[in-house]
Amino acid sequence: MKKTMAHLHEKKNNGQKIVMLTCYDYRTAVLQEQAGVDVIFVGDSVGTNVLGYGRETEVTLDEILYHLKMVKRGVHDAYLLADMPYRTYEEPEMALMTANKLLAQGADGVKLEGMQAPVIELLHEHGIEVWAHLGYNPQFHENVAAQGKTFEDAAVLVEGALELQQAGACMLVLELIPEELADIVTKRLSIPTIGIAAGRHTDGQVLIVHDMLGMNPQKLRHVKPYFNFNEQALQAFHAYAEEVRQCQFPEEMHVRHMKESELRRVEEWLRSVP
Ligand SMILES: Nc1nc(=O)c2c([nH]1)NC[C@@H]1CN(c3ccc(C(=O)N[C@@H](CCC(=O)O)C(=O)O)cc3)CN21
Ligand SMILES: CC(C)C(=O)C(=O)O
Ligand SMILES: [Mg+2]
Repeated sequence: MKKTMAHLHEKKNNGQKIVMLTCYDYRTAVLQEQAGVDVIFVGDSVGTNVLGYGRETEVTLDEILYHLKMVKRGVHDAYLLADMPYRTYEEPEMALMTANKLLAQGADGVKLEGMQAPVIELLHEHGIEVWAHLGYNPQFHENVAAQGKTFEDAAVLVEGALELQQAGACMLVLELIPEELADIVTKRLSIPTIGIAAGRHTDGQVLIVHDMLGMNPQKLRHVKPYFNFNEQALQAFHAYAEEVRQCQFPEEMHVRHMKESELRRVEEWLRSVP
């Protein structure tokens, strides 16, 4: 059954955690769908994790649309969320164009960073499901510095979250804030919160798929590696290289043969080829 926004809100109200992961390609989407992930998310983190960029701000709308299209082919029941890239929602009308392009490629909702109440209002008026994102905002913050550590930071964040909910945001992602603050915001809001590096008490969790599979050599405090992809893949590449060089791959089981009679004809014919 398709996981709608109503379904995600129900989860908050029933105290059931919401499971979200980033996803940037078809095959990964198929597996996440099979595992019952609630929200499959094409984030602008595709830039640093797949495209080899230094920052999220380099990602274009065309790049998000390209990855969204491949992910969409693997998604059936999960809620499909897409990030609005840097500088694609600077004005409400511009944001509406961006959001409509993402929805046209199969997104169920769109996410944007920071205090963008007027943008959220306009998209909400057009019936678009808009996710807000507060705390550390990679599109606007140059350096990672945990947000919301002081009373002043915390008050700004709580008031901001309430304002974005009021503007019509249907979900809120909280990134890199103290657990206590994420707990307060989660209890204050009627919309569900999804945390990344925001502790245990948000209504759901999101991780970057590369991090949780062990594809990112960078060790981050909030990440639990559920798989050692890099270790396993490196071993496999080494084994393949060695076996090709030693003529141990391919083996008999990997090859196909010609019929003996056809081969004879080829050999016969070759004699007449200069
Ligand atoms: N691979 C990857 N993983 C992520 O979690 C992630 C991205 N990319 N790109 C977009 C944002 C940026 N995020 C980040 C980026 C850096 C830290 C980080 O440096 N954390 C420090 C602690 C910082 C602090 O508490 O002051 C760490 O040691 O883990 C955390 C989340 C989360 N998102
Ligand atoms: C960190 C998450 C929430 C994100 O915005 C992304 O992966 O792009
Ligand atoms: Mg993002």
